[in-house]
Amino acid sequence: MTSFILHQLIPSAKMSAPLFASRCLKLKYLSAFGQHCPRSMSSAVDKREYLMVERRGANDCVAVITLNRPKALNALCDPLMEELARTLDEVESDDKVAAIVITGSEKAFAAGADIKQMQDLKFTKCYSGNFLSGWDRVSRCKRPVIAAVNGYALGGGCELAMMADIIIAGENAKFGQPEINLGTIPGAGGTQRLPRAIGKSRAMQLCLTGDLIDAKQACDWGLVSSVHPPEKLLDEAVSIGEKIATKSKLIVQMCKEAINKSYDASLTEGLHLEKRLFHSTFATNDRKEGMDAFVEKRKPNFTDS
Ligand SMILES: CCCCCCC/C=C/C(=O)SCCNC(=O)CCNC(=O)[C@H](O)C(C)(C)COP(=O)(O)OP(=O)(O)OC[C@H]1O[C@@H](n2cnc3c(N)ncnc32)[C@H](O)[C@@H]1OP(=O)(O)O
Repeated sequence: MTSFILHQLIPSAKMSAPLFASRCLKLKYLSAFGQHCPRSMSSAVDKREYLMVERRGANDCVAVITLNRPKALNALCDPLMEELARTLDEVESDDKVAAIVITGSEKAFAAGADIKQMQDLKFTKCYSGNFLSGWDRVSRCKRPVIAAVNGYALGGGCELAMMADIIIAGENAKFGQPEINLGTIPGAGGTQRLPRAIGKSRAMQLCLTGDLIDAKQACDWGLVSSVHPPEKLLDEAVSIGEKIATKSKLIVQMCKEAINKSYDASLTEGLHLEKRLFHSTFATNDRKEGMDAFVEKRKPNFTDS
């Protein structure tokens, strides 16, 4: 770590003054936010009202969005979710971005929807105002989304993580749908995505008792794909994103679409879509390049076309 910091701070003969200044700024942000220093250097952190955005990984191919409402343990409120949706629009339109990581703090990924915002909400306003519409933006991302969960992922926080394509967890993570304790039920996928992820009996148990499970249990039950020391979690998420970035964006998008279809289609419909998308890969340059590269014993050079 010390040598990393020295290497970043000692200006080499070739380093320009602006580059030296930007490295100092990056290190200031990294230490201010207590982030683990990445293997590959991140771009400057763009601090917004409720979240921070930075580019990480080789060629800035991974956009990292960090929920940043520490006083409320990242409780999800309308302005935070609107900011998240706008940020996703922005990073998705950047061709350099191959994967998106959503994370929170070491204490909380997100402790649920903002209870204080909901406290006095009445049915009429909830129903006629279509409360929560648009909060599902993460599930509509065309790029793969990795949720890197440290700490609490409760209620809407757990649902937000489940909207991602891959969930990885820190050893300190806690998942649950405790809405039942508040006299309500999950409202953004908890009763639908959770049983698909861990099975009906376990989902019923979590939603009906409000009990929390730890990272190991979540991994054993298939809710998360792997568990890591909390301080290494973000690096791990970025490295998954970097690996995805070596593939064709076009084919990754097709693969993601096919897997997501398995959530809401019959087996027959899903298999049909898979076959059609598989056929479609043969209309792309990247399918030809991938197979040519294998036969010629070289790495493929995908052009996302
Ligand atoms: C992506 C789509 C989402 C759609 C959502 C759909 C519907 C979802 C509904 C819900 O999510 S309901 C909420 C479910 N979550 C909970 O019930 C958890 C509530 N929080 C807690 O139980 C505890 O805070 C904790 C997570 C166990 C941590 O306890 P700890 O003692 O360590 O901290 P606290 O002092 O309780 O909290 C610190 C601070 O944060 C505020 N806060 C925590 N959670 C929320 C929340 N969900 N909403 C609003 N505010 C929250 C808490 O009030 C404290 O602030 P102050 O009161 O001290 O100002």
